[in-house]
Amino acid sequence: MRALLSLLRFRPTRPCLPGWLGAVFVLVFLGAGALSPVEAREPNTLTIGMFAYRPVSVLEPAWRPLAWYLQEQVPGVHVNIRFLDQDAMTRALERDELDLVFTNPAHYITLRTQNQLSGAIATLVALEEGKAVSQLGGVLIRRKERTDIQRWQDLPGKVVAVTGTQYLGGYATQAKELVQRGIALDSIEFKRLGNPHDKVVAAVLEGQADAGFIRTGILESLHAEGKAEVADLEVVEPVSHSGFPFKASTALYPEWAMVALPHLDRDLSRRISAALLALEPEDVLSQLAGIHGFTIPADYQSVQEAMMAARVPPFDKAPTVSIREFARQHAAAVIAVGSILLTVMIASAWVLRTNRRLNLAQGRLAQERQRLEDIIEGTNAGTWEWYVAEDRIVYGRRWAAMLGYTLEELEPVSLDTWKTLTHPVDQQEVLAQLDKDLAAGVDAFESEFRMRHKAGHWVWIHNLGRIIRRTEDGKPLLLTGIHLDVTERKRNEEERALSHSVFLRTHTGVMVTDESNRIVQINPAFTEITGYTPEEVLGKSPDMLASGEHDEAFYRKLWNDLEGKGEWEGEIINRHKNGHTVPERMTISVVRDGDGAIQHYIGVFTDISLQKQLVRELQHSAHHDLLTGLPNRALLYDRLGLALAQARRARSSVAVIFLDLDGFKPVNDTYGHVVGDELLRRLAQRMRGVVRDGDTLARLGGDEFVVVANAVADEEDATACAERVLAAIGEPVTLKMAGTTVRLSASVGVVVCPPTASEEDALPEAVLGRADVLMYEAKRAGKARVVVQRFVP
Ligand SMILES: Nc1nc2c(ncn2[C@@H]2O[C@H](COP(=O)(O)OP(=O)(O)OP(=O)(O)O)[C@@H](O)[C@H]2O)c(=O)[nH]1
Repeated sequence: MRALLSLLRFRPTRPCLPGWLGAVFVLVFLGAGALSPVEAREPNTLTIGMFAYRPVSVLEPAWRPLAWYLQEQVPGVHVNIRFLDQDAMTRALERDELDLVFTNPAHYITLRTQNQLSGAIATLVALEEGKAVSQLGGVLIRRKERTDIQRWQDLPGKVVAVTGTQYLGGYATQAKELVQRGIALDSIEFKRLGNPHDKVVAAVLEGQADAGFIRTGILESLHAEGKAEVADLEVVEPVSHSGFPFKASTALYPEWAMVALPHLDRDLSRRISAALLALEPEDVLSQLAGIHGFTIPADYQSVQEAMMAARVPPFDKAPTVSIREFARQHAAAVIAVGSILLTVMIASAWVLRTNRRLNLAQGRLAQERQRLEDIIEGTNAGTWEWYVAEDRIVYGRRWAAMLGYTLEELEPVSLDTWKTLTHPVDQQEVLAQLDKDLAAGVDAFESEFRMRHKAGHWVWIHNLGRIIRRTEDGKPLLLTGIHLDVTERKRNEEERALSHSVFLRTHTGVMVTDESNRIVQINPAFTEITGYTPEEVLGKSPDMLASGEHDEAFYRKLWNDLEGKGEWEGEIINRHKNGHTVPERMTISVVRDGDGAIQHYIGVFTDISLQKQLVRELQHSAHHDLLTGLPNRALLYDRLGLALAQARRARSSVAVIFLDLDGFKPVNDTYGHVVGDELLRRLAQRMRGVVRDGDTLARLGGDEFVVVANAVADEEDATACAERVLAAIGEPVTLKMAGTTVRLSASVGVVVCPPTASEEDALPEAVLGRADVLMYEAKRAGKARVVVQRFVP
């Protein structure tokens, strides 16, 4: 039941929907604005500075939930997010106001050269045209008919449209390709058009530029938007990247980086990294931000190299390039006036600087590698590397520890180690899926399977793999990946599924209401018991089920119990949709959040109509004769006692008419007991017909009956009543089962008890005893008669 209740506490939008969702909507609908521009770093507050690539009003609803999500994942820390343009970000870093920076790769490298930033802790996996993309590159476009531009080498002397030279996908990536080919950047006339990239596409289409640099994915996105004119464009020098869904003319570079500032506590940074990696594409947060999620941090060194090659600020004063260019542009003068000394000096300076940069870059690389290892350790991931050509596998220590082993215990390791430990059914599925993935040329793959722990139990593993190197013809050479122990999550999922199935299948009705007592969830049993479908009740108050059978005091007690004890239990009569009432046994519980505020009320109830019916039947059979349905001896005593007491108060008389059938035994003997039963039933019916409504006709047992007649005037009145009964008995009875007609009589003793009788004489036993004696007198006197005795006190 605990599991059921915990299930109910969450709406089924998504299992375990984070608590911040409500806040998202509140914020979006209230239109909350951006935070104040300057915020000092508070203790226990973690501030993420996100590069504001779009207006804050657009970024706020999409990305603010990231802060709430991280806050939920890292309890005890208040997580804040600030949307900052480049200048504001620089200022915030100078003032030490940020703990994390989330920005595009070029901006990250720029900030890194200006500030003490550490390595990235996660890389964004974007969602473009419905595809997961963790890389970006550059595209060189021209109009189809411009066949004079076939290669990068054709660009010198041409006009090339660009958004701006500070962009990675829009400039640096292409510039690097040019520099690599020895093409001087100033041999090309760059036309800076500003954002968005559509302007570059339009300029090329309209012939205002000979070619254009745009980011990967732009062409496909314009095509998807129905811009048919992009078909007039050609991608120059297309490069195919396995698994990358867009056209590119350059190498690929990693997506946005989440970067930790050096002061950030290592453990905290690991927990944030783990939380980001745990994001799923179908999480509400991912959907709001329009992303696929995050992946382990990429190597951003390639971005820096591209920026340096392209002389993008802050690398626009790179001596390597400027000296070369200087030499090229002023070759004649240099040769004329250059001395060997000068050349040696320049060369030495260049070597020194390059070395310094190299050392710096290597230091950063080592730092990033260390950070990556920390992250892997922090996420409790076990690593593996598979060198396909050598058929060699390297497992990390944590990989083995996850299964209760040391690496030494598993030596020598191979793919067979994995096979031996993996559940045979899962193993087949995983290998089949891997074959499919490899055939499809994907770069990343994931799977889940069970592995046998040293202690004997199964451990659920989530495997994330990536192809790191391929042969020239595209065959995988090196695959690496991580194993995560997701046993707990699997168990929770199973428990949740089980609870949900119980919720659906139980015959107990369940109704969940929100804090203002509006119904938010019901189960099928609810519909079965009340007749109402979810569409008819959701959003309404449970009052709609009220039958009107309970008074105000009943509901007051119910609400008092809920407020005081947090629970009410009892029987309640509700009204079915069809109109009839349904008695229910119900328990209502209050569910509160951590601060004690009411979140939900949960009503669990069963239909007790059948039990109630059974109780009624049992009560009836305890007081009635099974054969005739008449009151039995016990009820007769009750009724007679009541009648005598009332008569005494009302100063009236009660008559007791005691009857015993004459000659009943021969009917039994001749036609059998079943026929005798039929006769008793028929005579009982007849007698009932002649007895007044307020009077009682009871069967004492056998063929003995008693009539209690209230408010009789005198003995004559009582005798008349007895005669009526006698006459009813005396009518012929056709017994269907015997196929015969019989005619019986009865001997009757009548006692009239006046209000003046003593208490003792007016006891039911005394009055009945006297009537019994008179009935015997009637028998002795020849049967078929009434003997009345005046009551003498
Ligand atoms: N069919 C049937 N017979 C019953 C039932 N209870 C008692 N009897 C029979 O009713 C008969 C009553 O006995 P008596 O009152 O002595 O029989 P009788 O023939 O009416 O005798 P008198 O009263 O002297 O005329 C007995 O044979 C019982 O076995 C019953 O529930 N059903």
